[in-house]
Amino acid sequence: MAGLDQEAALGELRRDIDRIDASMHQLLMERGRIIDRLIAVKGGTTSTGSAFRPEREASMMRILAERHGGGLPFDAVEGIWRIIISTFTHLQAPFAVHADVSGDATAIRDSARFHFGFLVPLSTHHGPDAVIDAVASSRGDLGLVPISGVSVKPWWQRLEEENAPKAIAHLPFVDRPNHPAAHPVLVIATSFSGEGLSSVALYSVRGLANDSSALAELGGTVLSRQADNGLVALPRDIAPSEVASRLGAASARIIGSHPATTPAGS
Ligand SMILES: C=C(O[C@@H]1C=C(C(=O)O)C=C[C@H]1O)C(=O)O
Repeated sequence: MAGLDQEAALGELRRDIDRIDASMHQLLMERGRIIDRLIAVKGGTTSTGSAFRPEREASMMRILAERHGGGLPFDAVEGIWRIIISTFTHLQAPFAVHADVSGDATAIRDSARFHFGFLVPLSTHHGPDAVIDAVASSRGDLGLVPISGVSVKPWWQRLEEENAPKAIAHLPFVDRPNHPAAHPVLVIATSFSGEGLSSVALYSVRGLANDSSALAELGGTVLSRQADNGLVALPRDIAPSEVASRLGAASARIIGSHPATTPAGS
């Protein structure tokens, strides 16, 4: 394209971009004006903890993934929405994120920043115990503990106690190959009010058999294991009182739950 024509075409495209940017900014500010009303409606629940609602967020991320098309990478779209949603959650009730960096520190930092952005303060800790302590002594903070297939310590047993923090979400919310923050992470929180058990129930199992056929029959998976102690995911509709006997295990206690991480329809 010749010089002047190119200048004109570029000018037009840039005006388009400026117009779109202005509307996106207006819409974000309009979204921001909803916060005060959200705080008023949630009332008591935000005063006891964070405004983070994993089921709602997981469903928003699924809808986003299903609606998405075209050449814009979904990784970028998801990242933008994670910042929007985390910012709104933080504006409703300030909270911090505590991450266990004793394993792959870079990966867990990437996960924390991808899912919660830079507005939410991030503290790093050495090991799951320190993260659980930080969450337990906070008001609505979230803990991030990476899930590794084999664990040196059965750290999840700390969550068995009635008043201990519980696992409430799994990151990434919607799994897919090559996710930019693919490191599997459990989100731990205290005083989580409200939505009941999410679709994947998490159990601390003691005396877990090596043979995994009983677990497979129930549609469960071992997220992490240390000797015969397991952190086990099972569908929510299995009666918790039956889990230990159906697995032939010594005990099975609920230590939280998380929304399904598969896209709808899959
Ligand atoms: C707005 C809410 O609070 C938080 C912020 C959300 C958002 O900004 O979209 C979504 C879920 C919550 O974690 C809500 O509960 O709907």
